[in-house]
Amino acid sequence: MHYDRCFGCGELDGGLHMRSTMGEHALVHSRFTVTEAHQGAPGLAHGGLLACAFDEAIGSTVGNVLRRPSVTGKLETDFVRPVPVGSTLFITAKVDGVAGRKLYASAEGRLDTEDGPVAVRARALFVEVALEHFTTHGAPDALTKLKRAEQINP
Ligand SMILES: CCCCCCCCCCCCCCCC(=O)SCCNC(=O)CCNC(=O)[C@H](O)C(C)(C)COP(=O)(O)OP(=O)(O)OC[C@H]1O[C@@H](n2cnc3c(N)ncnc32)[C@H](O)[C@@H]1OP(=O)(O)O
Repeated sequence: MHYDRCFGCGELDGGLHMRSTMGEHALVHSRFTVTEAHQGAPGLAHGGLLACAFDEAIGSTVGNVLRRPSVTGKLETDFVRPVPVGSTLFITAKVDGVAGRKLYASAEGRLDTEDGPVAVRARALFVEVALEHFTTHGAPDALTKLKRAEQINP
């Protein structure tokens, strides 16, 4: 968790409640369980929330592997299979490359097991920013709040 009020990884009702763990070869593994709060069509996950799950999973990968503060500049998703309510996406993400401030990463999500069928793929460009990005454009005490989350979940 990088912030307890983050829609992706925080504790908010209806949020995605995602957690990420570092695996071998700098792969980062995340899970997203689809609940009734995440529906688009009846019984099926909303594509925008799936994109959010990948933003979180890839952002966590870029942040934890590279340890450089960054924000999503571009996120592209391929929705390959429907994702039903009650299913869990097993997401594996990796950093693909770095070009100056541009940080490239990608992920794929498999249905219900680590070797299940691929349901969603995503690629993203994160752009490295100064820490002032968060205090200037967001909350003045943003860094304190982010640091608090790091202490809960070092
Ligand atoms: C520290 C330790 C961490 C510890 C561990 C923490 C874990 C932490 C987990 C976080 C997990 C959260 C996951 C959710 C993350 C969000 O949701 S972030 C929120 C959504 N994103 C935003 O709000 C970003 C809004 N956009 C902006 O602020 C600005 O447009 C940006 C992205 C900072 C870029 O602006 P800028 O700084 O003026 O830079 P700029 O010169 O425009 O662009 C730099 C380069 O990127 C390229 N670029 C920028 N945007 C694009 C684009 N859309 N397409 C293509 N190229 C682009 C430019 O062309 C340029 O390329 P070069 O000319 O250098 O070749």
